[in-house]
Amino acid sequence: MKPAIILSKTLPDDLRQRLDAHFNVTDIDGLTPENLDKYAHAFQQAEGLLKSGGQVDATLLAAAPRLRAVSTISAGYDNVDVEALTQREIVLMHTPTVLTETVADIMMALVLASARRVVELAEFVRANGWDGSISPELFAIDVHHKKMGILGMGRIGMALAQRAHFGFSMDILYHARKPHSEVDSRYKARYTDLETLLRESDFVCISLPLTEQTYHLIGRDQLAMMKKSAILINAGRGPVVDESALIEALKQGAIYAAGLDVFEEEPLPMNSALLSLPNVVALPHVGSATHETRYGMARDAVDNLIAALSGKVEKNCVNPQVLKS
Ligand SMILES: NC(=O)c1ccc[n+]([C@@H]2O[C@H](COP(=O)([O-])OP(=O)(O)OC[C@H]3O[C@@H](n4cnc5c(N)ncnc54)[C@H](O)[C@@H]3O)[C@@H](O)[C@H]2O)c1
Ligand SMILES: O=C(O)[C@H](O)CO
Repeated sequence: MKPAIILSKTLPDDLRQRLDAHFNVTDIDGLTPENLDKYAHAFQQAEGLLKSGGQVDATLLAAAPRLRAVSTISAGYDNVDVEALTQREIVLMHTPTVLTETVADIMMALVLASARRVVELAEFVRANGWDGSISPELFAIDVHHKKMGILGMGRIGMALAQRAHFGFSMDILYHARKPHSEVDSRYKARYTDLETLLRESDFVCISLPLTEQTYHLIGRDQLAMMKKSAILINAGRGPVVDESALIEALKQGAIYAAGLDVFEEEPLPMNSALLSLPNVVALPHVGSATHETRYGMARDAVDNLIAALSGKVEKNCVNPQVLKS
């Protein structure tokens, strides 16, 4: 008999067929408390879960006593209780590599859009403001040959360094848990402590995961260390930055601008002060949202679940210690 799984995401037809060939699939429209009740029998039976958003926590795990693998269509897994999964010897799979270049592209887009005021100036043209030569109040700041500080020198951080160093002749500083000698030599990058990175960088770019250690890593004190002309870019996770402190810093001109793909609350509430600040470029968490990459993520997540439930995991596993035990 095919193993039972829960699917909480609509997949492209060919991937759905691949999943059906391996599993008995129950579709649900999200990991909500209501669906835990409504599909209680399916959760009781499920050996696998394929999901994108939604929490995988103690409540869900209690409802799914036969669960052996969770496959998330994402690189980040801050909404999954990894420790609880590991204790239950449930494998957690994710989709990091396929999206790396695409997320680095959106970070570079945010760097350019916020420094060159792309959104603000496009709105100015649309509003019929362009009636002569552009005055200096509308001038922007350069990106090329500036200093980029990257927080979190992992897959995405490195792909961003590649773009910034080779494409824009930027100096690269980075802060991570440890120096990476290959990064230092390839991008002529310099490993620094957090404070040095904040004080020296023209662009502070966050590609960190959300963990207990990174929660509000950038708050009022850290924003105060940044140059007045500096720009903050965040495509890691919203809560890495204390959003109220960021709003204050932007309002007071303590930093020049921010380019954000992620927020403390998503979707970003329409009454957020961020939306009334001209020096903010806000995107709806679209770092990986291209047709090619979203397809690749779904494909990898399907393959990851098949591998995990057949005991053939070779990559993309968050808690490989479960495989060894
Ligand atoms: N905006 C988006 O759409 C989008 C898409 C994909 C990933 N992400 C986010 O980007 C994150 C990074 O993805 P990745 O593939 O580069 O992951 P990664 O694991 O390759 O890199 C993360 C880096 O952060 C460093 N790090 C972790 N904790 C740290 C700390 N306390 N201090 C300093 N450095 C620390 C790690 O050492 C690692 O080098 C994901 O976890 C996810 O939250 C966002
Ligand atoms: O982590 C990721 O892959 C993106 O942020 C989507 O959740």
